[in-house]
Amino acid sequence: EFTDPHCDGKQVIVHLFEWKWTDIAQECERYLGPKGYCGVQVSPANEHVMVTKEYPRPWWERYQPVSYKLTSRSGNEDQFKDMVQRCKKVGVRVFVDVVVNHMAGLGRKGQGTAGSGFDSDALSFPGVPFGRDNFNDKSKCPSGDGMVNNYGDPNNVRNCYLVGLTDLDQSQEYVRDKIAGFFNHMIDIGVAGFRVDAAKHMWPGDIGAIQGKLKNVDGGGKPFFYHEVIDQNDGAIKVTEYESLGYVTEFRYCQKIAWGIKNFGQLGGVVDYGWGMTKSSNAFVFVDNHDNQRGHGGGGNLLTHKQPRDYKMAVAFTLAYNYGFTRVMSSYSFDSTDQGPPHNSDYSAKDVTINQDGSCGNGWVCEHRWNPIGNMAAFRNAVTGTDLNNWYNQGDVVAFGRGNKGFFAMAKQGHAQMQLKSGMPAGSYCDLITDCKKKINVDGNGMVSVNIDNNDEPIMAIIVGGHS
Ligand SMILES: O=C(/C=C/c1ccc(O)c(O)c1)N[C@@H](Cc1ccc(O)cc1)C(=O)NCCCOc1c(-c2ccc(O)c(O)c2)oc2cc(O)cc(O)c2c1=O
Ligand SMILES: [Ca+2]
Repeated sequence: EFTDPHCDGKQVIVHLFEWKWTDIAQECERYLGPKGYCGVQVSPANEHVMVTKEYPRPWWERYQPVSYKLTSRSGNEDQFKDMVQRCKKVGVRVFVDVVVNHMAGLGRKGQGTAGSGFDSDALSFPGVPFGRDNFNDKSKCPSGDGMVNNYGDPNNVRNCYLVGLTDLDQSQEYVRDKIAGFFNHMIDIGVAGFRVDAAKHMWPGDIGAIQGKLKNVDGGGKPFFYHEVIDQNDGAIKVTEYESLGYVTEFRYCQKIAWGIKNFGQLGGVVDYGWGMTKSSNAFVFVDNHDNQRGHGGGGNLLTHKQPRDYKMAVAFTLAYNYGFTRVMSSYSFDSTDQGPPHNSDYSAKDVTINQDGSCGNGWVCEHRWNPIGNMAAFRNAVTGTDLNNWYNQGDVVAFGRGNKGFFAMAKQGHAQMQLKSGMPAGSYCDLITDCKKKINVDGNGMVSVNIDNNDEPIMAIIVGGHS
């Protein structure tokens, strides 16, 4: 259970990182619905601190809760409700990033984005309310200073303060009830599931106990869960500990796919997920995320929107391949890794503007709208449940089929004209990557006339039902 995203078999979630609710509602209606995206991951919707000390309103302020009131930098509860309903109406579900391992960091006090007072050093969060006895006290934390400082010790990782963030004690019924109440409030609004932030720092049993208190989502069934567990074979915490609780983030894939795109010849072996990654039915897969695209999480050698040509190949390949449940990142431009979203004078996020060519303005990158990414959601939907076949990987060309439903190819040197074996029925097919500007022929023997000639997007994808 907890692995059904409630989006009628669609296969791709997009993370509209730091977008405000009014913009997300519009994007559901004008792009995500029509393109066949399953859902949208939204930034934490609850009340959070407003950081000005170290940096003016950094993105990471949203990961320091003050209460579970639904007023944040992205908007208020009415705007949140409107977004959830409008997205659902066009078949796009909302998945909320929930920060329930901790509250705000030590040394902070004042008011949160909903106006609730708080004082972290006093462990006082009256907006929930949480008080001193709802947090892990030092007796439960094996480190001297109360902070997480040993990833080799599960007690240290779970019961101590992560980088000074006040660590909640989810073993208490009271704390579990408050967190479950927060989740049930959003389920009542129409939310379909949750991304559990910093799940690695919580005991799986506590998360499971909270899940046991949750309502079914409308339409029936348990909410969809995916847990953020950064496991790069570098500590005591393993993704497998969380597998009964839903999907788990597979961060090793980020490194593997980046390496594979750089070493095209080995791409097959690299993503052969026998290589120490978790099983496909449990893996939540992405090329980059909001944190590691900023160089955190131990991965310098990653691909992001800042390397557009390789990134398009990495994401298109990931959506075509048969591993995991996939998420696409959508970013804003940044120079400093602390920098928050493009903002107005009151630090509210700037409107997302859409240019004539479908790209975004105002500092929003909208890589989820790039054809090799946005048009591949339909590919992944069409080939669901099919096996990989006719694998071809020579001369910097990678190609493969998916059952008799789809065929994918990419050419690192920017062009390829060749006949390749596929499982597709004969016909003339739209190339999804060029928005059907190119037609691809398959003959009676299933031979595909591969034709790639766009150096910036050296990719080709066709699906049954995608006929010209
Ligand atoms: O860089 C950041 C924020 C990173 C971050 C935020 C949300 C995430 O979901 C995430 O994965 C990372 N934060 C900056 C600034 C900062 C913020 C708070 C603080 O008390 C100290 C500094 C930073 O430099 N953080 C230290 C390195 C990143 O250490 C953090 C991790 C983290 C990183 C790697 C791990 O293997 C791991 O187990 C945990 O998770 C967070 C989760 C949060 O909910 C809030 C956080 O502040 C953090 C967080 O600081
Ligand atoms: Ca904890």
